[in-house]
Amino acid sequence: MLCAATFAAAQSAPAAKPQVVVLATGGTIAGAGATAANSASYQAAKVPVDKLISGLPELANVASVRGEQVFQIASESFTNEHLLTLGKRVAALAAQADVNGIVVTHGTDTLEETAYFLHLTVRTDKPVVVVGSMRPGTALSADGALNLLNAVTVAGEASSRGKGVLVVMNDEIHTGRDVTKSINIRTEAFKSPWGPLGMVVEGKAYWFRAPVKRHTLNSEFDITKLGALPRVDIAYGSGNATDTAYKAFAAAGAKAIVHAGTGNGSVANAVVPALRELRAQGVQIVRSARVVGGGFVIRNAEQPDDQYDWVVAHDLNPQKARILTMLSLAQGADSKTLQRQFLEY
Ligand SMILES: NC(=O)CC[C@H](N)C(=O)O
Repeated sequence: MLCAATFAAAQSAPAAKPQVVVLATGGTIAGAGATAANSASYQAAKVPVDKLISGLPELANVASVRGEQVFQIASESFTNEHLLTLGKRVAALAAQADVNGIVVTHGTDTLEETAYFLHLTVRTDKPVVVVGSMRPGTALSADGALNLLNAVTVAGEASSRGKGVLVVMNDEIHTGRDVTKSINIRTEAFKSPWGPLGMVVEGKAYWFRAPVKRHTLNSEFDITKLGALPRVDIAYGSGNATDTAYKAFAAAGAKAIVHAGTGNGSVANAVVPALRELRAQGVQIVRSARVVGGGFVIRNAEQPDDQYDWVVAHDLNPQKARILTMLSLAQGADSKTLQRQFLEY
């Protein structure tokens, strides 16, 4: 039982703030435009992380924050090397006792790919939150400051642990597995086909669901000894389709081709023979869907995947399918293992 004096001391002792590291990679959240009217024309990746942090004094109310500039690029220029470098840095920080959570600031164009990559590869239950913005900090109604404050809040909350890599944008908390950029001109840009996990409101996270697929601590993917990722390309399906891109990617060294298929991953008659031929040569063929709002590709529906030894991406969009395929092939997976992983992760 606490005596009155101890109770009073416990009441007044300030709770230690969580320690959150902000890893900055560039994007619009570090962007700057010529005037406050420039919400779409500006330069991404201009403002250094220390300025982002010092420009937002409210951060100190929710966490003890320090920053590291990992890259300063627009995210459409992210390469596999950037992914590996970032993944290893996040893992190293997550292993430190003096780090409670990590925030990655990122351009929004490929944010969903990096978030999924980290979700699959960082072995930690500490919160890792990826965040960006749709308007540069110089614009009227810029969204980056609140997004960053919300991301640091979520990264510092114990309730965020064990949920895998999260994406915080526009007051919503998404899983890095599902989230995708769905429009390029609104602050409400990020959607998850199965809905967000929660909301951040006035500095507090409210959760409604948690991811059930394998991730982070429960993942079999390991990048600690990887120096490179195998080449995987995406070819887009459309009317009047030809097999030119598929053959060219394979000739350039692709170990797998993700077919961004029409509808439920359907493949045009003009393309099927080339994909069968490439599979016979050892290239993995992954059927995904280009459908906006969430594709859903089922094995042996549309195409005889068992007969052709093709793989389906299930509900993962083509760009996320590329990430999973690279990690899988880096560990020497065959088509059966790759298919299992598409259903488990
Ligand atoms: N809103 C953004 O962050 C887009 C800026 C840039 N194209 C990038 O992805 O980094």
